[in-house]
Amino acid sequence: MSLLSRMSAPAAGHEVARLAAAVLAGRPGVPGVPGVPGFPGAPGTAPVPAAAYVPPSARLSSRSVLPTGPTGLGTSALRITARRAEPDAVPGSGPGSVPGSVPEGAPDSVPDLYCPPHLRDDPALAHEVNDRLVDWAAETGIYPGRLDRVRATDFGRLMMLAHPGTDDPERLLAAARCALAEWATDDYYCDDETTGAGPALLGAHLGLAYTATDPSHPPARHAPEVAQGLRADPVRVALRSSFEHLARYADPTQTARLRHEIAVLFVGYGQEGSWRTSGRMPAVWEYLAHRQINSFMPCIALVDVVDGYRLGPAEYDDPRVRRAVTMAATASTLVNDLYSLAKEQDSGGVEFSLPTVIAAEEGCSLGEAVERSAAVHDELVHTFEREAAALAATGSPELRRFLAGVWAWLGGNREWHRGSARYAAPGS
Ligand SMILES: CC(C)=CCC/C(C)=C(\C)COP(=O)(O)OP(=O)(O)O
Repeated sequence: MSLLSRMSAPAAGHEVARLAAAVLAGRPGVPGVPGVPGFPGAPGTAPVPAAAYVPPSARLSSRSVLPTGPTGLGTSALRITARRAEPDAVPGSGPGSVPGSVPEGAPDSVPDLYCPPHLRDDPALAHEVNDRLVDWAAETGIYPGRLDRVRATDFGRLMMLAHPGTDDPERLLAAARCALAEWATDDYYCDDETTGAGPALLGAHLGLAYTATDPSHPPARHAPEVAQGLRADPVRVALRSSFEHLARYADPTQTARLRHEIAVLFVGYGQEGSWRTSGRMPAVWEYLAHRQINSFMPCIALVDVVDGYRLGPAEYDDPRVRRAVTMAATASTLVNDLYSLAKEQDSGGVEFSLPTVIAAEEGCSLGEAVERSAAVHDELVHTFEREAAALAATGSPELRRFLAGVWAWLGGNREWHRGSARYAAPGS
């Protein structure tokens, strides 16, 4: 789809968030969670039931208000609209709410999800990052005339929530630029026909976009054309610029890792384009494979870069680590599917999401498919949690830190989706 507080810092009684924050802040000696926030089940630690660290306050309380009813152009008025969550479960809905915290009318048609809590909420930091990001978007030329929508979407807040390990706005901004450029690639080439999106040109666009991350090295006489081609398209400019800025913090192996994740993301964009062109609804297993590659993995890949350390390639690419982290990435993207469902139903076009694919394959209502999608999400998060705990127990300190960062990223991502204007219920 085209892009067009009450402070929710972890509640004082929120024991695990406190522990995790302590570990992320580098304070040793956290009982029972040696260097691994949120993995109380790690070998050598006392088993703690999951519910102990996904407390009721971290769970949405809106179960059972589901987007049901007819879908398609002109039918949105017939559907049950999203219900606001209980005030005590909705940070930002009370007096003193800040921009970017969960607004009145936020989409609460999403069932309870098994997800860690977000570990901090610093609206001033989010605002700072968001302002700088919008300035950068203006410089690159992406989203002309729509920067107000970019601002309202508040990727600065996403970065602040998802990367609680640093409060350096420039580091958060480095990741934010990458995310916005990746999102713009989707909007411009896949979703928004007004910016030239269309299946016929998708491959051509993505091929050139890739060269913005991995420069083309032509024979000398074509070099000026290549340089001109990079400047000719705002998405290419944004991707190129985001990599240039990131180089301040990422070493070549981390940059190569991101480039790989983006190439994979682009394969996912192409996959979705082919379903659209052919009018084919994918099978559930196929869609899940898709949501692993058309996912937030490029964002998650920057967890160590943002926090100022380096997970070596041998551990990053260890198949066991890859399995755990890609499961987390898929889960985080299913959060997107659930929160963007109302928006995508209103678009009138063909939109793929796990609920729509499950409803088609399993012949159930969309409401039931939402519940089943939430169960899929939860299984992935449980599996990540279990496997990450085992990996953390035997891996390097950097791996422990990285897995903890991924866990924190999941919590920040969910919180951002709850509050972003991009997914707010129509009219809110
Ligand atoms: C930041 C990043 C890696 C984005 C690329 C993938 C992407 C756009 C998503 C995972 C979001 O999915 P979707 O296209 O459904 O986005 P919206 O729901 O329109 O926000």
